[in-house]
Amino acid sequence: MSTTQPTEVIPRVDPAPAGPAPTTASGEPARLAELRAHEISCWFGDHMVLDRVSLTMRAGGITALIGPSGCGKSTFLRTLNRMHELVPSAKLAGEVLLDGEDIYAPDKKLTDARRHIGMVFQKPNPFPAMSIRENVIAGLKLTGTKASRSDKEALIERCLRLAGLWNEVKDRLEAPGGGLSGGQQQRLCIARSMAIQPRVLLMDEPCSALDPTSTRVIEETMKELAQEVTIVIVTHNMQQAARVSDQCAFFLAAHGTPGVIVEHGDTSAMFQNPQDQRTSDYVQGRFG
Ligand SMILES: Nc1ncnc2c1ncn2[C@@H]1O[C@H](COP(=O)(O)OP(=O)(O)OP(=O)(O)O)[C@@H](O)[C@H]1O
Repeated sequence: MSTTQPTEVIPRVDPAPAGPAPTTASGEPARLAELRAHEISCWFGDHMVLDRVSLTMRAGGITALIGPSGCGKSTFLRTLNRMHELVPSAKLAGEVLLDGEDIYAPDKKLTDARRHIGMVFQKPNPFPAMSIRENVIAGLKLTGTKASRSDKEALIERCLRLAGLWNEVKDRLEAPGGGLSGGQQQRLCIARSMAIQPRVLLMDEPCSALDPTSTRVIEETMKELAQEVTIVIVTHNMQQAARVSDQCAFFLAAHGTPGVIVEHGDTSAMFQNPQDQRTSDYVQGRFG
C-alpha cells in the first residue's frame, strides 16, 4: 500500500489544538485513565491463546505490546474494548478495569466500552465517500452524542489538529476521505477516534501499511495524543516501540502453548537491561 500512495507532505504536528478539551459530564477536565487487565485468558473454540495475562497500562502513558507473530498481542488488545467477543467462537476470562471499573461487569454496556476505549486499526478505514469533515464526526451519531453546529466545527478542527492533519486539509474539508494518502487517512481515523473523546486509544499496528515518513508523523502525533488519552499500541517494529512507548510488555507463546507476558516494564529498561534472556533475544532481533 505504501508504495502506491500519493506522496505525503511532512506536516508539523500542531501542539495547540483548538476547541474545547475533553471534559467530564460535570464540565471538569477529563482525568487520564488507567487501564488494568487482570488475569485475562482467551479462547477461540477450545484453543486457548492467552493464559492469565495481567498488565497495568498507566494513565497517560504509551504502552507497547511486542512479541512474535501469533503470541496473542492483537487478541489481548481486542479484549481491552470488548472486540474479542465479536468472534462467535471466542471466550474470555478475567477482568479489564478502566479506572477501577470492570468493563465486562454485567451492568456495563458494550457501547460504553467502545465509547471510552477507541481503536485504530492496521489498515486505515475512513468512510471513503464521506467528506473529511463528516468522517471526523461520524462517531458522534453512533454514540448518540449531541453537539451544536459551532461545537462540531470546533471539534473537527481540534481533532484534526490533534491528529496532525489540520494544516493539510483545512482548505478541503468537503473532499472525500478516500482521496487522502494512506498516512493522511490513518491520521483521519485517529481524528475520528478522538472526536468521541475516548479515555484510552488502542492502536493495532497503526503504521504497518505506511511509509517511513508517514510512520514518523503518526509517532509524533501519538506523543501529542498521550497528553489526553492513554495509548496502547501493538507493534512489530522494535525501533518504533523504543521511540514512542514508555512501557513495554513482551508476549510469547512457546511451542504452541497459550501466550503469556514474559516481561514488562519501562521501555528503556526492557531494551537496555532486560531481565529475561528471551526478551533480550527478541528486542535484539535474534528471533521473531
Ligand atoms: N478469529 C480467530 N479465530 C480463530 N483463531 C484466531 C482468531 N484470531 C486469532 N486467532 C489465533 O489466536 C492466536 C493469537 O493470534 P493474534 O492475532 O492475537 O496474535 P498476534 O501476536 O497479534 O499475531 P500477529 O503479530 O501476527 O498479528 C493465534 O494462534 C491465532 O491463530
